[in-house]
Amino acid sequence: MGADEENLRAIEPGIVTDFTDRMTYASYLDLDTLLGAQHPVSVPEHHDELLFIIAHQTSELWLKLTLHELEAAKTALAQDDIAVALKCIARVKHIQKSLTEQWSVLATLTPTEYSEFRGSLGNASGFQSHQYRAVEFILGNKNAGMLAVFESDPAAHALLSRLLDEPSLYDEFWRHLHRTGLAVPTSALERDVRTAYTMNPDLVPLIKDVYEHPHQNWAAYESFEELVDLEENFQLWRFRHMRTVLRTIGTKPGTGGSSGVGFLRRALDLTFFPELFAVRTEVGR
Ligand code: HEM
Ligand SMILES: N[C@@H](CC(=O)c1ccccc1NC=O)C(=O)O
Repeated sequence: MGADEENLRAIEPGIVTDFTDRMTYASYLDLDTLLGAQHPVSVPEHHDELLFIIAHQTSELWLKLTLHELEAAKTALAQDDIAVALKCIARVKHIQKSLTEQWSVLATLTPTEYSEFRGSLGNASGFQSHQYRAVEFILGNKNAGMLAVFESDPAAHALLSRLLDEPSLYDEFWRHLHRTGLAVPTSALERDVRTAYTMNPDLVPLIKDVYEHPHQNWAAYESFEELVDLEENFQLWRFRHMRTVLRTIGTKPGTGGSSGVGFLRRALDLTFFPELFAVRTEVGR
């Protein structure tokens, strides 16, 4: 036994040190791949580019889990398993909070620092994040035109094309409520799921009834509030993105070709579940 090993054993005699034929932390997590995946492009390498890369890579990892959970929630709803769907949504809400909080790390990047390596990014932009677009699609903000950005990435294109064709989480939700006996109007059950979801006024009286008599359909009441939380959290992420962009590049156009902050500000007018907000005006009237 070497001196290092003896010292370690003195602290905790059971600590494993021989990893021949044993799974390790690094092998299980494929850390070589993960920690070898940061490739700054600035020349000479800019100190702050690592922050920029890691802020994006961690976001993409959390987006991967978000997609995994939202797809599972959708499947659960299709099987009328509301408990499982709500469990998945609860996890997504925590991921969203973590993603929103994470903006403060990137906000330490000053406009001066970013301008020193921004040019090296070319036309790369978060606009090209297929996982972000997939989350938008699952939540109902469909836009077939977005697929054009992914022509050169067959896997991303296939994922988005499948999600475009499938009902959104909200579509599945109405179908589930219909099967549980709620008088969901046909217009909500037979809409063209490939198009962006838009306000369906026929749904508001039904939702109003649930809000005014929550104990008659507690599952629907709770689910509506969970969806409102999901949208709220999404908007908070969008807002902090827009404000971080404003403090970093002001009103310069984006590398992806958009107007920049103006484009991101307009995204704040989007709503995934319009009727769940419209009902607030009607409740108590
Ligand atoms: C200093 C940091 C950042 C700046 C200056 C910035 C800037 C921008 C700008 C200007 C756009 C508009 C599209 C364009 O023309 O490029 C955009 C879009 C986008 N960015 Fe960022 N961004 C930053 C960080 C991030 C991070 C950390 C993420 C996380 C994944 C992200 C994800 C996105 C997404 C998903 C879009 C598309 C939004 C949509 O289509 O509604 N961005 N960003
Ligand atoms: N659109 C950003 C560039 C940017 O933020 C970015 C560049 C490469 C990879 C991800 C990015 N993040 C979000 O848009 C800009 O205009 O500065």
